[in-house]
Amino acid sequence: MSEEIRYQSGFGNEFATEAVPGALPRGQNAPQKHPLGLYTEQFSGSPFTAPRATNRRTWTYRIRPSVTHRPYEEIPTGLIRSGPFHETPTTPNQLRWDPLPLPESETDFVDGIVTLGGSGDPAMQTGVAIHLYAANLSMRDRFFYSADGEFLIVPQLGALRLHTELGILEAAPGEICVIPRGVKFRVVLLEQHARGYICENYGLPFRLPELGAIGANGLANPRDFKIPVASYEDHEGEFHITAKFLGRLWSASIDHSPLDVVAWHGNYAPYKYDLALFNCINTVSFDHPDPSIYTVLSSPTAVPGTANCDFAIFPPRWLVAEHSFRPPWFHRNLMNEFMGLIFGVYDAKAEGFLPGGASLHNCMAGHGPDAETFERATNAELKPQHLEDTLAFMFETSLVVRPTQFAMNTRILQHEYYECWQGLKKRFASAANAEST
Ligand SMILES: O=C(O)Cc1cc(O)ccc1O
Ligand SMILES: [Fe+2]
Repeated sequence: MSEEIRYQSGFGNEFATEAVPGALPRGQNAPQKHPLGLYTEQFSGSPFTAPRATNRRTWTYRIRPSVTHRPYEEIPTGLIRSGPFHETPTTPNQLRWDPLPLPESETDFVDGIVTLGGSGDPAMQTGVAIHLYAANLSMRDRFFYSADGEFLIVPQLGALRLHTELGILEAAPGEICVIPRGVKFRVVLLEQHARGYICENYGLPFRLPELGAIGANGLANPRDFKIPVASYEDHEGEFHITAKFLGRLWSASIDHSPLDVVAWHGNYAPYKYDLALFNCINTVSFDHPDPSIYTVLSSPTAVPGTANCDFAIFPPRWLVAEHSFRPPWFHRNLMNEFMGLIFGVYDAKAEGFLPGGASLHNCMAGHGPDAETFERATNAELKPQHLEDTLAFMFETSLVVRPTQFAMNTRILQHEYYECWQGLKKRFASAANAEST
């Protein structure tokens, strides 16, 4: 990690930043003539009329306006898929995948994206796509943006440096970053390989969850979110922008870097967050609370309490519950649960759920601890235990995640996943049975 990256702080704040003194107009957004010859462009991430609390827009002051590119032409999408997801019937079975193999040929972040599944439709601005990425090449002359959704990037292997229109951020495994819908960026690998997960959120932008009875503090605290400072590229040459729009990829040539924003102010900007700063709240008496207690970010729908997508994490923590079964309980859920593992071992699965791997338990699919975990946890001595070296996460969505053809046909699909529960034998001994035996 390089030392020189500077950040502003505070989730959803109104930021003001200039890479050159005097580039940010004072007292107004759009002066008749910019003193340094920059173009003024508003960048809206919400309707103009959205309520103040959810209104998102940023004023940019840039070398050229975004419209100065050649026309877009369609290019192949590779293994990227988007809603509506109708490639293959959606199974009610529990699914699990091994980690994505690292690429052998030159593959940048965009070419390295494969879609495991998703829901909804970007044209309806609802649902999500769940992608994996595996890359070994930095993007130099190529820029990317998605008009379909914001990108929540969860690195699992290899730190990334994201050069965006609004500045530079770095994200290593254990951190996340969010690139809002429409923000152009290129990804530089800080290590030889990079691998991770992406939740492309077609719905309302991620925000911090309500805290209810928890109070004013806790879970992910707003000041721990880091937002880049303005940083621009004044580069001319042959560049390409890849746009993701309604599930297709389009490429336009451009004779300059589109990362040419010299100053900006507003509240629509990329951010990063170190998951180690999550203030984990849990039981100090008994029983395993619902996993919503681990929510970092939430993309709501119009229905209260029903998320388009919640991003939850299962970090290192103390387990102290008394007279309780401590791992996640057996469960069937209206919501749909996609999980990934950043490092270590997840406390519901003794084996088979690997760092870089993934699982999907869709609407009403039974899931829970595997037989080995159940056996161990039922007989464990209930002294305080520190769960160490573990970081799993969940994208929990209200719409069924339909796997892609790739997800169902790939060699990394674990066809034997169901076996991990087959050792859960009958233990019931009724009074009558007990007497007759
Ligand atoms: O492991 C899972 O599938 C996710 C999960 C976590 C938890 O703490 C409780 C229930 C649950 O389904
Ligand atoms: Fe669950």
